[in-house]
Parts: sequence; structure tokens; C-alpha cells
Amino acid sequence: MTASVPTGSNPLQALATVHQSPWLDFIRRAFVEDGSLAQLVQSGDIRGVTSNPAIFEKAMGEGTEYDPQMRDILAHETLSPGALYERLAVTDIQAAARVLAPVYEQTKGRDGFVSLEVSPYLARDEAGTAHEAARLWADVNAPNLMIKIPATPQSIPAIRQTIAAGINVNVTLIFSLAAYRDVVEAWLSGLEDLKARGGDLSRVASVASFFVSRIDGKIDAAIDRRINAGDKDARSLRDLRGKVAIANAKMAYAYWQEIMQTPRWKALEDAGAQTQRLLWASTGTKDKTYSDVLYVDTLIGPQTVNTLPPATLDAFRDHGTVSETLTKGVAEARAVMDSAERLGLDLNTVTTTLLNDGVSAFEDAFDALLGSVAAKQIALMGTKLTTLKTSLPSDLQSALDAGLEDWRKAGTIRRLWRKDAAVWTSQSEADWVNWLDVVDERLAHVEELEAFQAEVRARGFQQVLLMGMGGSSMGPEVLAMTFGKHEGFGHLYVLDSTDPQQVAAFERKIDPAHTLFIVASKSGTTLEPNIMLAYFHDLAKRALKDKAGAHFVAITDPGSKLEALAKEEGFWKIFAGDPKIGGRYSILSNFGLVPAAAAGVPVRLFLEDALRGVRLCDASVPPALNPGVQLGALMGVAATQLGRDKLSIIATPQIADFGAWLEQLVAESTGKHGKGIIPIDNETLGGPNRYGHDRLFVYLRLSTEHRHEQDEAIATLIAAGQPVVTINLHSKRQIAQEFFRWEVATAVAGAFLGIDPFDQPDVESTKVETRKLTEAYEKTGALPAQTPFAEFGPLAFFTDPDNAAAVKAESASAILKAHFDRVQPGDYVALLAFIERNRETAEWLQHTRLHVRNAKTIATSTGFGPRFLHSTGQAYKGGPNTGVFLQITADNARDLPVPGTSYTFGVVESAQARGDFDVLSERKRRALRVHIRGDLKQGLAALAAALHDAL
Ligand SMILES: O=C(CO)[C@@H](O)[C@H](O)[C@H](O)[C@H](O)COP(=O)(O)O
Ligand SMILES: O=C[C@H](O)COP(=O)(O)O
Repeated sequence: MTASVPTGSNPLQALATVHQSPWLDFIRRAFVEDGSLAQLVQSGDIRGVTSNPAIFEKAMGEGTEYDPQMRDILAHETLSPGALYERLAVTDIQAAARVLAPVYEQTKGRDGFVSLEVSPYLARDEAGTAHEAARLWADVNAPNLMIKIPATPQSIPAIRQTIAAGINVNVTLIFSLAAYRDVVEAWLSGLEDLKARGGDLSRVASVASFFVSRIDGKIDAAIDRRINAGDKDARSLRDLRGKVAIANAKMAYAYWQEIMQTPRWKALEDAGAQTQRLLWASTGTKDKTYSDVLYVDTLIGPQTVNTLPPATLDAFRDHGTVSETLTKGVAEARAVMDSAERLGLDLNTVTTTLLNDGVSAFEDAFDALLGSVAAKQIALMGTKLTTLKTSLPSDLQSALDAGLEDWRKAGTIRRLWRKDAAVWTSQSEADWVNWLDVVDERLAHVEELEAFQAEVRARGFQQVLLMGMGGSSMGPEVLAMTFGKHEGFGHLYVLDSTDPQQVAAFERKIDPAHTLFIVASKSGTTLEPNIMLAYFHDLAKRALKDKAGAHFVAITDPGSKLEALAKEEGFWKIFAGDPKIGGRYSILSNFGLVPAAAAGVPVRLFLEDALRGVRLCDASVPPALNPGVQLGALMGVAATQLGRDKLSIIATPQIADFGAWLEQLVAESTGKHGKGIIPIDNETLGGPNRYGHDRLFVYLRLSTEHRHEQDEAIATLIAAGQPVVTINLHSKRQIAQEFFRWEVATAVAGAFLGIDPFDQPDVESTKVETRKLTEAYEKTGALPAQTPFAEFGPLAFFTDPDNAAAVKAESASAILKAHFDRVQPGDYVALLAFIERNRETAEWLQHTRLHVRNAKTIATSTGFGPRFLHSTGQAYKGGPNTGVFLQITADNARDLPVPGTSYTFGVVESAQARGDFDVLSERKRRALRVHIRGDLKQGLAALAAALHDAL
């Protein structure tokens, strides 16, 4: 039947006479807003709209038409780019649904639909697809919405479930007759399920989107290849060009006709069900030698839809032919299919490939779409976000690009957010990643923290003394150093040492009667916080008698020994840690927030800032734009592929303490099983000649306080070809975002290294050795004796026999020279001092490390014990064997007893130093211990002089 086009109507409108609905395969904001869509609908040119990720990518990826809504949303909410995209898309879909509503009404719910596709990332996820379909259906909340679900084998059950839930479904990406049969089965079963539940079948519309032109694209290319290769069947093959896709579609229609005759369908129809229409998709002509309306003219038949891209729509309106072609030439179509099979044009493989390619193409489009939304969001948020800029040599840039692309293709960031341990080593990683959610979780309970803060303020504490180690102390210390003292709150002091001089120095800083004591220990069994607590609790009891408990707060995991003790001693408060967050990832949990609240940091604002970082590192942000993945991938490829495993941290002085936290995070997370990234914190910048080829520089730049000379020095390094990452913070509070970025980055770097970034196997070894020594002390009243292999004035040298053989010499400087002469390019030197940490000793260490760095052109690191044992110590022992260590110990001018034990702080400190040294020796590290006898200051001066001569 050729329909005569009624006067005044065009071929598109005339399709109604053959009961085919033309839909538009296109949507974008301006097109809806300027009335163009309404015009097409009102004229009768189209009766529905389809969208897909590629269409939205084009719409949102270009121009500025979505900016006003984005700006408006971002002014009030902190959303991920994925959530932001969805808001924009839902707005478009709702607007289109309103425009199409009259068609829907007039046709009593048979036409006038707009389609929105579930995330292509869920294409192989049955439960995820069903859940997302229901969510989008509820979000858009329009009866003429169709949810698009791809016809992958995994989604077929989700299609049934969604239909059964009474949701309109457009099944997309159907290429083969076999897949279409599965779709029809899912549709019928879904309706039967709904019927069994007494649902209203009449409102459930569905289309099955059968893709057309892509089949010819593949088959024609195969034909051309064979013809060009001189195939004997060239002539027959040529005859099939441009025919297989249409024949395949006709077979699908014939199958639909059969289904319509079945009693199974009739029963549903009698119960009021609508038929599922075949929708021809991918109907734009790709081969320009064919008619531009080929896939429209040839596929016209009753109860079908053709969704047309704008150019095809215009072409058909202009010169389309309205004739019921679909039911004609069916025998010829079957013959085409038979010939194709006979000639070895493997349609099964082609359609399987097309499905896989179709899913990947929509994933790629969605990645690009989310990438452009993220880029827009970053631009619109401006200085509300910290920014990252890289200046990399070309080899590193290419390795990074490849690494990011691998992550994108494999969707690894989404797996990371799904807490899939296989991102790392498939061990216990999934049990340690609740830090991903902690900012949302803490924000939901921020009132508790604010109430605590108000009470602390009301009680008028003049000092806050936090006792903890590693993850429980480094974060709070950054907050104390960065934010300083807040009006109305006490000064926050962080004690993480067993050095008796240091404990005494902190004792002098506080007045127990006006101090809030916070003891932070996740496990509740860590030696240092326990003995610090014993000491200060004893002190407080003496000053405050039975009111002492009211000055103490514990932060610990539920059920720990510390929790029990805190209850027993009547502590003021006990805050719980999350057992699924490891210490070094705990800063944005109570371990950071409780001290922050006690010190007067505005916790809500701090968390809100962190949330911006969380949202931008979200699973929806593709690797190349994801602030955490970008950095983590860079750290990972730099270390594993280019030997740039020394992460050198430079910072504007006002935020420089961040480096100490970072050092712990990176070293303890990555340094194990002979692999790792060695953080080099606080090493004063030198000229390019001071550095080898093993560095990756990170410049944390507080833009409001930046130092010109640092900027200059960094520029010089970049000019010399050193890789530099510059992270700009626009306010101090934005370290909250950086905490999160670096947590993600470290986890990502861990994946590149192929290790578990959440364990710390070698920290435990030192603890074991230390325990042996303190137990020996408790039994005998002394630590096991040790004999120096050499002694010169105040300096006594100790090491294991192998190291002693390598460095034995006739003077202190000769020993040091022999020791440091073992340094090779790519190594690092670490100075590890078990002495009081104060300005003088820190300056001494800094001066000495720079001397070593300059003399040897080597990366240098420093650490005070036992603090570094909970931080870089993991990498020193478990990481690559590239460290050359000088441990410095000293006599204690005075010692302090540990209440309730037979030992002293000095004994513990010595046991820790010796325990750690024993593990370094056992791991065959190049390690030397120098013990300073007598006065520390004089001893350090003697050591500095010996080092000067040695280097
Ligand atoms: O909604 C649908 C199908 O239901 C359409 O948007 C469908 O995705 C498109 O027609 C195709 O993706 C377009 O394919 P192609 O022209 O790029 O081959
Ligand atoms: O990084 C963590 C430290 O080793 C301290 O552990 P903790 O919080 O269980 O006392």
C-alpha cells in the first residue's frame, strides 16, 4: 500500500496512515527551550523522542546552554558530576515529556514517549539496571517516559522485572533475532508477572529498539574486504551490499507478527496489555552512496516506530516515500539472509560484536559526557576547589596518559568506589575502604560534633592535649599547625613520642586543671598512647582527684580495651572510630574531627569543604579529570615505569605540616613487599643540579600566601625537565579536600603498584621486637647489653656484623664516609632520630639532611622516633631496599617513670630504637646507629662535624 500523502501534510505526517510513528532521535536544552521540539510535535512530524548517552554527550559537551542550571544547582548543592548530569538530563527529559504529553493523551498512552537510558556502566549488571530503572522512573515522574535498557544477556532479567513493576521500557541495542526473541520473552513474562499481581497492563508501553544501519556498516565492510581480496564470490557478495540490515529487520518484524498470533499474547491483550512495538534505531544512513532515507523508506509497517536523527528526519520529510514496505519482499529478505549465511558472512559474530561495541561506545560516550560535565563543574566552582596542574616530561606524560586510559577503559574508578578488592590484590581491601563514605556519614551526624564543640567551649579548657600515634596523631597535628588557636578554645597540642624530655616538655605546656586530654587509639592497644595516657591520667588524678575522668576523652574503635578503660575511669566522652577505616585514612572520621572540634575548627565548614573533594573524586568522574585518580595514576606510573619513586613534597609554609600526614599516608600505604613510593617531606628546595632522575615533585601551594621564591624555584625545576605537580589551595580550609584527594590518590597508586594499600605488615615487626625488649627489661631490670663496634668521644657506633664489616674505620668521619659511600643513584638517605623533637633538633636534622642531599645528590628524609615508626618506618623496612639509614639515639638527661609499670619512657624509647634497628638489619638494609653519650647538644655538634668531614 502506498499512502497518498494527504494534502497539506508531509511524508513524516503521512506515516500515520501506515500506523508507523516517527520519533526524533535527538534532544538538547536549547532545542526544547526555543520551541523547536514543540513545533515538530504540534505539526505531527514526530510522535516521540529518544535520547542516549551519545546524544547527551553532544548536547552537554558543547556550548553554554546548560551553564545557568549548573550554576544554579552548584550554588546550593555539592553534587558529583554524575549526579549533576542526571539533574540536567532529567530536566530535559521532563521538558520533552511535557511537550509530548498531548500526544500521549490523545493516543490514550500508546504514543508520545520520551526515552531516557540507564547508565551504560550498568549494562552487565542485572540488579543495578533494575534499580536504576526504578530510580529514574521515579525521578522523572512522567507517565510518558520510557526507560531504556540495553539488551545484554545480563539485562534481560532486569527488563522483565522493570516491565513487571509497571514501568515503560525501551529495550535498546538489539541487533540479532535471537536477542530480540529474548527481549520479547522478557516483555511477555514481565506483563504476566504484573498481571498475576493484579497490575494495570494497559499503562505499560514498550518498544524493542532494533538497530539497523550498524549491521550494514559491519557486513558491507566485510564484503568490501573480501571483494578487494579477490574473493571468488565477489559478484554475489556485491549483491548483498546494503541489504542485510533491512532483511534482518524484516525477519524481526515477521517474528513479531507471529507472536501477535499466539494465545499467550492474546491472553495479555485481552487483559488490556499494549503491544510492544518494534522501533527501528540507527536509521541514519552512514554509507553516502546509499539513499539518505534508505532505512526509513524500507522499514515502514504497522505498529512500528522509526527514531530518526535530525538529518534523516529532514530528508524523509523532504523526499521520503510512504509505503508499507516492511511486509513486502519478505521472501527476498529471507533469501538475503540465506545467501549471507551461505557466503560465510557470519551474522552471529557480527551482531555479538555490535552489541559489545554498542555497549562500549555508549560507555565511551558517557565517559566523555561526564568528563565534560566535570570540566564544566570544575570551571564553574572556580576557587571553591583546589586545582591540580602537571608539568611533566614527555615520557612520564605518555605513561600517565596510557595509565589513565587503562583505568577509564576498565572502569576501575567505579570498581574502587564499589569497594572491589580486586582493584588491588583481592585480599582484605574491601574491609578498609569506609573512608570513601565517611565525609557524608560524618556530615549527617555533624550536630553531635558541634554539640561537643559547644560543651568544650563552655567548659573553658585552656589546652587540649592529644595523645596518639600515626594515623591518630598526624591528622590532628596538621589541623593544629595549619589552623592555629581559635578564640574561645584551648591550644591543641599533639604528643606522639616516648622521649622523656619531650613528654616532660609537654607536661610543662599544660595545666591539668584546665586541660582537655584526648587519647586517640583505634586499636586501643598501641604502646605509646597507652603509656602517655597512664602518665597524664596519673598527673590529672593528682591535680583533679576524682574529677580527672571528666577531663578525658577517648577516640577508639568500638569494643577496644581503651573503650573499656575509658568507661571504667569515667571519661567525659568516648567517640567511636569506624573499624573499616585504617588509621592513616582516618583524618575525616572522628580521629580528626573530634580534636578539630575540641580546638574550635568549624567542623561543618571543614566537612563541607571535604565533600567538594569527595564529589569530584567520585566514581562518575573519568580518570583524566578525577583529581584523586589523576594524581594516584601519576604517582603509580612514575614509580613503577620511570623509577621516579621519591615523592618530594614542597609546600607553602602555612600548610607545610600537611606533608607529615602525607608522608605517613603514602609511605605506610605503598611501601611494602619491596615496592613503594618514598615520600620526601620538607626537604628545602635546591637548584636542579641537586636532584637525580628519581623524583616526582608535588608543590602544595596556598595561593593566598604563596612564596615568590618557591614559585621561582619550582619554575626552574620544571624548566630543567623535572616532573612537578602543582596543587593550588585557595584557602587553608581546603586542606580538607586535599586530605580526601590524597587518600584516593594513594589507594590508586597502590593499585598501580599491585599492593594492598591498607595494611602495614612491617610496622608490626618493630612492635614485636620492641615488645621482646621491654619484656626482657621487665624480667631483668635492664635492656640486653649491646657493644658498640667503635667509639669516638661522645659518639658510639652500633650495627649488625654485615654492616659493621662494610663501614668499620678508624674515625667517626671515616665510618660515616664509608656508610654514605654506599649510596647509589636512586637511593635515599634517612636520618632517624630517637631524641626530643623541638625546634633545635629539627633544625639540626634539616641542616644535616641538606648537607647529605647536596653532597650526594640524593633524596633525603628525616624522622623522629618513635613517631616515624607509625609512618615512613613501614616503607623503610618493607619498601624497596634503596634506603641508607643513620639512626641517632642519645642518653636521656632525665627519665620519667611509666605509672603502673616497672619501666620508664626512656626504656621504651631505647627498646623502640633497638627493635626497629633489628628489623632493618634483618631486612639487610644499610643501617648504622650512632649513640650520643652525655650532653645531646654537644653530641649533635660532634656528629655534625664528623659528617661534614665525611661528606
Ligand atoms: O533510543 C534509541 C533506540 O531506542 C536511539 O537513540 C539509538 O540509541 C540510536 O538510534 C542509535 O544509537 C544511533 O545509532 P547510530 O546511528 O549511531 O548507528
Ligand atoms: O597509624 C596508626 C598508629 O599505628 C596507631 O594505631 P592506633 O590508632 O591503633 O593506636
